Amino acid sequence: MNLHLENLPRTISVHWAVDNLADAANGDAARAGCGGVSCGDAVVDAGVPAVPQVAMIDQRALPSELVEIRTSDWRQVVDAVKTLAVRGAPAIGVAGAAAVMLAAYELAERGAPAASTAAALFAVRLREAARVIAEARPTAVNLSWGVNRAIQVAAGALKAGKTPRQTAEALRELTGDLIVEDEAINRAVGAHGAAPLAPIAAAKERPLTILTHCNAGSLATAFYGTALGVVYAAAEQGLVERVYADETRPVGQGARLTVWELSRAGVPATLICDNMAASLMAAGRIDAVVVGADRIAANGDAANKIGTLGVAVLAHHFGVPFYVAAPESTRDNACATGADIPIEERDAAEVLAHPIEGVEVFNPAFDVTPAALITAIITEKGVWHPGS
Ligand SMILES: CSC[C@H]1O[C@H](OP(=O)(O)O)[C@H](O)[C@@H]1O
Repeated sequence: MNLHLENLPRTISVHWAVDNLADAANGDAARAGCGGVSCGDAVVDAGVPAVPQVAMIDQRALPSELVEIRTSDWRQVVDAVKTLAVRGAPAIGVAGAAAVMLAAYELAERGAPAASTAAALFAVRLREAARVIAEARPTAVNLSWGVNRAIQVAAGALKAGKTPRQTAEALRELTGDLIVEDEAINRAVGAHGAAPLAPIAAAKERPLTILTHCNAGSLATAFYGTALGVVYAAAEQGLVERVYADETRPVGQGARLTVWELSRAGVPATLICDNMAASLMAAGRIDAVVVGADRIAANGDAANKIGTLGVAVLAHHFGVPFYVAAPESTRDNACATGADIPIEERDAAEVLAHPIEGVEVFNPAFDVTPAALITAIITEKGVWHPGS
């Protein structure tokens, strides 16, 4: 199978606004931004410091339109996370750090009444913004992880005597590093995840059919993906025949994002309704399930998109191996078990576009799969068997 991962867009990147101004001036608007490389300290014109822009694929427009949101306003990044313009645990982790970066640039320009208190006031205001950013979505621990990474870098910079502007620069460097780091982690997750699939394919003497739920692909991360990262790594080893993608109601990440991503990557995909997985497994047409995760408790219980628990129960019943693929940053040992994981409830309109008088809607965005139903959890460090 020839993969074409070059056809997949970068989910999130950082650009200098000056690029756009300069490029617009000379007509070279196509120049790439700083997706992970230091851009130095750019200045738009006489003494006016540039501020970076965060570019995010607007996943609400997919699959019909591939469009970006570009902003220097951290509040717009928070809104993009809340509205699922950018979504997926690792992707919102990077977005969280990027939002703190933009807040730092804004606060650095705001200054303070007295130079002596500037750094202290900057630090207080930055923590206030960071709290708002971290509260954008409650379940994926990666969001607070990304925000905390940024706050730690900011605290270190200020403690070293850096100015607010220099601290903002350090956060831009961090954001670019997190983008590069996330892709490397995902490729390691993919490599570790392909390993347990190889003996299954050998025993069947053919490549495998893999069921996925939601989208834990490149679009859910900075690039490459976690569950689909396992698919891509396995496909490059000739271990994948086809991916069956659950449409994943109510938001349709499978129908809108996963099959779009797989088609661009060159992986054969079949879209199914969520209620079709059981009959496919009963017919022996699913060889393995691979899903992502938003938060993994200390005992291995894993929170993921609503519906994942049902797929895990079916897989257990039909003897289909069930794998969770996620970066180590998704593990939260502060949650002893899945019962401790906060589950986001989203707007009723995602389920019922036109309200019906007297009818209530329950719309939890995630559920928790107990470790006992998980064959193995795959991270960049290797394969973990929590239920055994
Ligand atoms: C590798 S992404 C992990 C996880 O995030 C998705 O949720 P959402 O689309 O609401 O951000 C989904 O649960 C993925 O499996």
